[in-house]
Amino acid sequence: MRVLVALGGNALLRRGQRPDADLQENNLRASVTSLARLAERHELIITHGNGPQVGVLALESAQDTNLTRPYPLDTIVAETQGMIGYWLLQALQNALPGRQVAALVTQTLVSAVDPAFKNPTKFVGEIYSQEEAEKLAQEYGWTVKQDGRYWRRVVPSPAPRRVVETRLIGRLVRDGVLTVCAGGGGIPVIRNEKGRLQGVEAVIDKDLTGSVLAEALEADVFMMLTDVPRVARHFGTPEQEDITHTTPHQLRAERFPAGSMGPKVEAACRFVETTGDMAAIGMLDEAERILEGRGGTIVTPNATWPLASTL
Ligand SMILES: Nc1ncnc2c1ncn2[C@@H]1O[C@H](COP(=O)(O)OP(=O)(O)O)[C@@H](O)[C@H]1O
Ligand SMILES: NC(=O)OP(=O)(O)O
Repeated sequence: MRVLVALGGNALLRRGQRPDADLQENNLRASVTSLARLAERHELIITHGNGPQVGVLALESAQDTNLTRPYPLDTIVAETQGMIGYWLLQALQNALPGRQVAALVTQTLVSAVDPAFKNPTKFVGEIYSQEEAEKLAQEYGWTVKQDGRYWRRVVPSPAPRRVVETRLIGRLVRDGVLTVCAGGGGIPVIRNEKGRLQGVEAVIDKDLTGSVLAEALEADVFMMLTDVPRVARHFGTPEQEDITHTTPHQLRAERFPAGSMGPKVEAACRFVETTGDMAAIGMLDEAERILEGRGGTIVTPNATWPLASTL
């Protein structure tokens, strides 16, 4: 089977951890164990988040007095693809000796007139108190918003249309290369009036890009791995109820928070609605169980749809 996995931020940084390189590398080493087992039996494409890391590097650049102006966000997304791609590459190569692994820097096309450019919603970087966040916003021209109990920087997050390097990725996958790509949703680019690719300041949602890429690569399964075992109804309340198997129709009748489970549910629904194949959301270390339909929240076109593992 061909499986596209979108790796959640928790694989790199647990909540509250400082974004030190050695800590993230250690976390990843543990996280790739389950991915390596999947890669032994399936064609695997891996994408990953970059929200915390993109914010850290953007702040670093904003504070660099040698620069005339801070690095733009598209360049910083590229930096995170290199950094996280390198960590994943090495961890996967060590877990799968002899296997060809590639980590690609890739771009994702968005619309230059996407309304998201006027309404930043994507949380990046570290968490702050309201006072700290407002001070930083004034100093660096950021937009900041409340994220639960804390405050964070927000940046525009336009909808992904296509991963520019889709054909190349497909070729690598067909050649048996375990491919890491579209990290952080991909480097956001538009086609300008001359038809040329040009970077834009944004951070794309990695789950939405994962869905677009999984469809384009004709993946059998699109799996989003995070730090909760299942999507839940009435999340965080005494009435919380895990969803094991559902359909886009049922999911679209519920509401999920914009900054976290909302984009995952939307990405799952789009993939299933467009392809008629299976999407899933669940825990990183349960990847194999999820693929067998024994873990996570499985999303299929209807309730009696055969699970991917039985196809
Ligand atoms: N209805 C829900 N069911 C499960 N988790 C939810 C729900 N609503 C919000 N969440 C939160 O979504 C988080 C996963 O989203 P996010 O932090 O964006 O994931 P990642 O960074 O791993 O991609 C979970 O840790 C959980 O706290
Ligand atoms: N780009 C992106 O969606 O990153 P996170 O998943 O880390 O927020």
